[in-house]
Amino acid sequence: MSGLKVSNLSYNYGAKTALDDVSFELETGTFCALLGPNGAGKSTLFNLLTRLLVAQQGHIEIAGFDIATTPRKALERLGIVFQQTTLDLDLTVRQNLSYFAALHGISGRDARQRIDASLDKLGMRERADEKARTLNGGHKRRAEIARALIHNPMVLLLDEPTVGLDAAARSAITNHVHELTQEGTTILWATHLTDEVQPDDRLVILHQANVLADGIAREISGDLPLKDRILHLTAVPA
Ligand SMILES: Nc1ncnc2c1ncn2[C@@H]1O[C@H](COP(=O)(O)OP(=O)(O)OP(=O)(O)O)[C@@H](O)[C@H]1O
Repeated sequence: MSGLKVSNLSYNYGAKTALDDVSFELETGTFCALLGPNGAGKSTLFNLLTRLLVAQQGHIEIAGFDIATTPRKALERLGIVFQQTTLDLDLTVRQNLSYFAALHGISGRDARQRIDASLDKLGMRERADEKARTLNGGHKRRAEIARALIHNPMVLLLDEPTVGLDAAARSAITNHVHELTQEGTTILWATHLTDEVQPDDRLVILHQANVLADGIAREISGDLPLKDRILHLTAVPA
Protein backbone atom coordinates (compact mmCIF):
# COMPACT_ATOMS: atom_id res chain seq x y z
CA MET A 1 0.00 0.00 0.00
CA SER A 2 1.15 3.51 -0.77
CA GLY A 3 1.93 5.78 2.19
CA LEU A 4 2.82 8.87 0.21
CA LYS A 5 2.55 9.43 -3.51
CA VAL A 6 3.73 12.55 -5.33
CA SER A 7 2.95 12.63 -9.04
CA ASN A 8 4.24 15.14 -11.59
CA LEU A 9 4.30 17.95 -9.03
CA SER A 10 5.37 21.38 -10.25
CA TYR A 11 5.42 24.73 -8.49
CA ASN A 12 6.58 28.15 -9.67
CA TYR A 13 7.04 31.39 -7.77
CA GLY A 14 6.43 33.74 -10.69
CA ALA A 15 9.23 33.03 -13.16
CA LYS A 16 11.17 30.94 -10.60
CA THR A 17 10.58 27.18 -10.85
CA ALA A 18 10.86 25.61 -7.37
CA LEU A 19 9.64 22.12 -8.34
CA ASP A 20 9.59 20.73 -11.86
CA ASP A 21 7.59 17.56 -12.52
CA VAL A 22 8.59 15.84 -9.27
CA SER A 23 7.36 12.27 -8.71
CA PHE A 24 8.10 9.61 -6.09
CA GLU A 25 6.11 7.05 -4.15
CA LEU A 26 6.75 5.62 -0.67
CA GLU A 27 5.29 2.30 0.40
CA THR A 28 3.71 2.21 3.87
CA GLY A 29 6.38 1.91 6.57
CA THR A 30 9.20 3.40 4.48
CA PHE A 31 11.81 5.73 5.97
CA CYS A 32 12.77 8.14 3.20
CA ALA A 33 15.44 10.80 3.47
CA LEU A 34 14.83 13.82 1.27
CA LEU A 35 18.23 15.29 0.66
CA GLY A 36 19.00 18.48 -1.15
CA PRO A 37 21.22 21.52 -0.98
CA ASN A 38 19.73 24.89 -0.03
CA GLY A 39 17.25 26.06 -2.64
CA ALA A 40 16.62 22.56 -4.02
CA GLY A 41 12.89 22.83 -3.37
CA LYS A 42 12.49 20.89 -0.09
CA SER A 43 10.52 23.61 1.71
CA THR A 44 8.25 24.12 -1.27
CA LEU A 45 7.55 20.37 -1.37
CA PHE A 46 6.76 20.33 2.37
CA ASN A 47 4.48 23.33 2.01
CA LEU A 48 2.60 21.53 -0.76
CA LEU A 49 2.39 18.31 1.29
CA THR A 50 0.88 20.24 4.23
CA ARG A 51 -1.33 22.32 1.93
CA LEU A 52 0.21 25.63 2.96
CA LEU A 53 0.68 25.95 -0.79
CA VAL A 54 -1.60 24.49 -3.46
CA ALA A 55 0.01 22.64 -6.35
CA GLN A 56 -0.20 24.34 -9.74
CA GLN A 57 0.33 20.99 -11.41
CA GLY A 58 0.41 17.38 -10.27
CA HIS A 59 -1.09 15.32 -7.44
CA ILE A 60 -0.32 14.35 -3.84
CA GLU A 61 -1.85 11.32 -2.10
CA ILE A 62 -1.44 10.74 1.63
CA ALA A 63 -2.35 7.19 2.66
CA GLY A 64 -4.36 6.92 -0.54
CA PHE A 65 -6.26 10.22 -0.13
CA ASP A 66 -5.78 12.96 -2.70
CA ILE A 67 -4.90 16.20 -0.91
CA ALA A 68 -6.76 18.33 -3.47
CA THR A 69 -10.04 16.40 -3.62
CA THR A 70 -10.15 14.91 -0.09
CA PRO A 71 -8.02 17.36 1.94
CA ARG A 72 -9.52 16.62 5.35
CA LYS A 73 -9.02 12.85 5.08
CA ALA A 74 -5.51 13.35 3.70
CA LEU A 75 -4.41 15.87 6.35
CA GLU A 76 -5.90 13.82 9.22
CA ARG A 77 -3.40 11.13 8.31
CA LEU A 78 -0.44 13.48 8.30
CA GLY A 79 1.88 14.46 11.15
CA ILE A 80 4.46 17.22 10.81
CA VAL A 81 7.49 18.42 12.71
CA PHE A 82 8.56 21.87 11.59
CA GLN A 83 12.12 23.12 11.52
CA GLN A 84 11.46 25.81 14.13
CA THR A 85 10.39 24.67 17.58
CA THR A 86 6.70 25.27 18.28
CA LEU A 87 6.51 24.06 21.88
CA ASP A 88 5.04 26.40 24.49
CA LEU A 89 8.08 26.72 26.72
CA ASP A 90 6.04 27.66 29.82
CA LEU A 91 4.03 24.43 29.69
CA THR A 92 5.18 20.97 30.69
CA VAL A 93 5.77 18.36 28.02
CA ARG A 94 2.47 16.67 28.94
CA GLN A 95 0.58 19.97 28.79
CA ASN A 96 2.01 20.70 25.34
CA LEU A 97 0.85 17.29 24.13
CA SER A 98 -2.56 17.61 25.84
CA TYR A 99 -3.18 20.90 24.10
CA PHE A 100 -2.37 19.34 20.73
CA ALA A 101 -4.60 16.33 21.52
CA ALA A 102 -7.47 18.70 22.34
CA LEU A 103 -7.00 20.43 18.98
CA HIS A 104 -7.59 17.02 17.40
CA GLY A 105 -10.71 16.44 19.53
CA ILE A 106 -8.93 13.87 21.71
CA SER A 107 -9.49 14.20 25.48
CA GLY A 108 -9.80 12.34 28.79
CA ARG A 109 -8.42 8.86 29.19
CA ASP A 110 -7.92 8.42 25.45
CA ALA A 111 -5.68 11.50 25.39
CA ARG A 112 -3.69 10.34 28.43
CA GLN A 113 -3.11 6.92 26.89
CA ARG A 114 -2.06 8.36 23.55
CA ILE A 115 0.26 10.89 25.19
CA ASP A 116 1.96 8.18 27.25
CA ALA A 117 2.29 5.93 24.20
CA SER A 118 3.74 8.75 22.08
CA LEU A 119 6.21 9.77 24.78
CA ASP A 120 7.28 6.12 25.18
CA LYS A 121 8.05 5.90 21.46
CA LEU A 122 10.52 8.76 21.81
CA GLY A 123 11.91 7.68 25.22
CA MET A 124 10.43 10.82 26.80
CA ARG A 125 7.89 9.52 29.36
CA GLU A 126 10.09 10.39 32.34
CA ARG A 127 10.27 14.01 31.12
CA ALA A 128 6.48 14.39 30.89
CA ASP A 129 6.14 16.73 33.86
CA GLU A 130 9.14 18.92 33.11
CA LYS A 131 8.63 22.40 31.68
CA ALA A 132 9.59 22.49 28.00
CA ARG A 133 11.91 25.41 28.77
CA THR A 134 14.13 23.19 30.95
CA LEU A 135 14.70 20.53 28.27
CA ASN A 136 17.85 20.42 26.18
CA GLY A 137 17.55 20.82 22.40
CA GLY A 138 17.41 17.10 21.67
CA HIS A 139 14.68 16.46 24.24
CA LYS A 140 12.66 19.41 22.95
CA ARG A 141 12.75 17.88 19.47
CA ARG A 142 11.77 14.47 20.83
CA ALA A 143 8.81 16.06 22.64
CA GLU A 144 7.72 17.70 19.37
CA ILE A 145 7.98 14.42 17.47
CA ALA A 146 5.94 12.68 20.21
CA ARG A 147 3.35 15.45 19.88
CA ALA A 148 3.14 14.90 16.12
CA LEU A 149 2.24 11.23 16.74
CA ILE A 150 -0.74 11.73 19.06
CA HIS A 151 -3.37 11.46 16.34
CA ASN A 152 -1.67 8.31 14.97
CA PRO A 153 -0.67 9.75 11.59
CA MET A 154 0.13 7.27 8.84
CA VAL A 155 2.66 9.67 7.33
CA LEU A 156 5.13 11.79 9.32
CA LEU A 157 7.00 14.71 7.73
CA LEU A 158 10.06 16.11 9.46
CA ASP A 159 11.71 19.25 8.12
CA GLU A 160 15.40 19.23 9.08
CA PRO A 161 14.48 18.10 12.60
CA THR A 162 18.03 17.91 13.95
CA VAL A 163 19.32 21.36 12.99
CA GLY A 164 21.56 22.74 15.72
CA LEU A 165 21.79 19.50 17.73
CA ASP A 166 24.96 17.66 18.69
CA ALA A 167 25.88 14.28 17.20
CA ALA A 168 24.55 12.21 20.13
CA ALA A 169 21.17 13.96 20.13
CA ARG A 170 20.93 13.66 16.33
CA SER A 171 21.66 9.98 16.42
CA ALA A 172 19.11 9.34 19.22
CA ILE A 173 16.42 11.11 17.22
CA THR A 174 17.18 9.39 13.91
CA ASN A 175 17.11 6.01 15.69
CA HIS A 176 13.77 6.70 17.39
CA VAL A 177 12.22 7.88 14.13
CA HIS A 178 13.49 4.83 12.22
CA GLU A 179 11.75 2.64 14.84
CA LEU A 180 8.41 4.26 13.99
CA THR A 181 8.45 2.55 10.59
CA GLN A 182 8.11 -0.83 12.34
CA GLU A 183 4.50 0.11 13.16
CA GLY A 184 3.86 1.09 9.56
CA THR A 185 4.41 4.84 9.80
CA THR A 186 5.75 6.31 6.55
CA ILE A 187 8.48 8.88 7.20
CA LEU A 188 9.73 11.69 4.98
CA TRP A 189 12.81 13.25 6.61
CA ALA A 190 14.20 16.37 4.94
CA THR A 191 17.87 17.01 5.59
CA HIS A 192 21.01 18.36 4.02
CA LEU A 193 23.21 16.12 6.22
CA THR A 194 24.34 12.91 4.55
CA ASP A 195 25.38 11.32 7.85
CA GLU A 196 21.69 11.12 8.84
CA VAL A 197 21.01 8.76 5.95
CA GLN A 198 21.40 5.05 6.73
CA PRO A 199 22.51 2.66 3.96
CA ASP A 200 19.15 0.86 3.79
CA ASP A 201 17.07 4.05 3.76
CA ARG A 202 15.14 5.11 0.74
CA LEU A 203 16.74 8.30 -0.55
CA VAL A 204 15.30 10.97 -2.80
CA ILE A 205 17.78 13.63 -3.86
CA LEU A 206 16.27 16.93 -4.93
CA HIS A 207 18.39 19.37 -6.87
CA GLN A 208 17.38 22.53 -8.70
CA ALA A 209 13.68 21.62 -8.61
CA ASN A 210 14.20 18.08 -9.98
CA VAL A 211 14.55 14.56 -8.56
CA LEU A 212 18.17 13.82 -9.29
CA ALA A 213 18.21 10.33 -7.78
CA ASP A 214 15.65 8.03 -6.14
CA GLY A 215 16.52 4.64 -4.67
CA ILE A 216 18.15 2.84 -1.77
CA ALA A 217 20.93 4.98 -0.29
CA ARG A 218 23.61 2.28 -0.55
CA GLU A 219 22.82 1.76 -4.23
CA ILE A 220 22.92 5.48 -4.97
CA SER A 221 26.24 5.78 -3.11
CA GLY A 222 27.80 2.89 -5.03
CA ASP A 223 31.53 2.82 -4.46
CA LEU A 224 31.68 6.38 -3.06
CA PRO A 225 30.74 7.73 0.37
CA LEU A 226 27.28 9.28 0.02
CA LYS A 227 28.63 12.78 0.58
CA ASP A 228 31.06 12.39 -2.31
CA ARG A 229 28.40 10.81 -4.54
CA ILE A 230 26.13 13.80 -3.97
CA LEU A 231 28.97 16.19 -4.63
CA HIS A 232 29.58 14.33 -7.84
CA LEU A 233 25.90 14.41 -8.83
CA THR A 234 25.22 18.03 -7.94
CA ALA A 235 28.63 19.68 -7.95
CA VAL A 236 27.35 21.40 -4.76
CA PRO A 237 28.62 20.37 -1.29
CA ALA A 238 25.83 18.54 0.58
N1 LIG B 1 8.43 33.11 -2.09
C1 LIG B 1 9.34 32.88 -3.04
N2 LIG B 1 9.48 33.70 -4.09
C2 LIG B 1 10.38 33.45 -5.07
N3 LIG B 1 11.24 32.40 -5.08
C3 LIG B 1 11.15 31.56 -4.04
C4 LIG B 1 10.21 31.75 -2.96
N4 LIG B 1 10.38 30.74 -2.07
C5 LIG B 1 11.37 29.97 -2.56
N5 LIG B 1 11.83 30.45 -3.73
C6 LIG B 1 12.87 29.87 -4.59
O1 LIG B 1 12.45 28.57 -4.96
C7 LIG B 1 13.55 27.66 -4.92
C8 LIG B 1 13.25 26.51 -3.97
O2 LIG B 1 13.14 27.04 -2.65
P1 LIG B 1 12.87 26.13 -1.36
O3 LIG B 1 12.78 27.07 -0.20
O4 LIG B 1 11.73 25.24 -1.63
O5 LIG B 1 14.21 25.28 -1.29
P2 LIG B 1 14.81 24.45 -0.07
O6 LIG B 1 15.39 23.23 -0.67
O7 LIG B 1 13.79 24.29 0.98
O8 LIG B 1 15.95 25.38 0.44
P3 LIG B 1 16.30 25.74 1.94
O9 LIG B 1 16.89 24.50 2.53
O10 LIG B 1 17.27 26.87 1.78
O11 LIG B 1 15.01 26.19 2.60
C9 LIG B 1 14.76 28.48 -4.49
O12 LIG B 1 15.47 28.84 -5.65
C10 LIG B 1 14.17 29.70 -3.83
O13 LIG B 1 15.01 30.81 -3.99
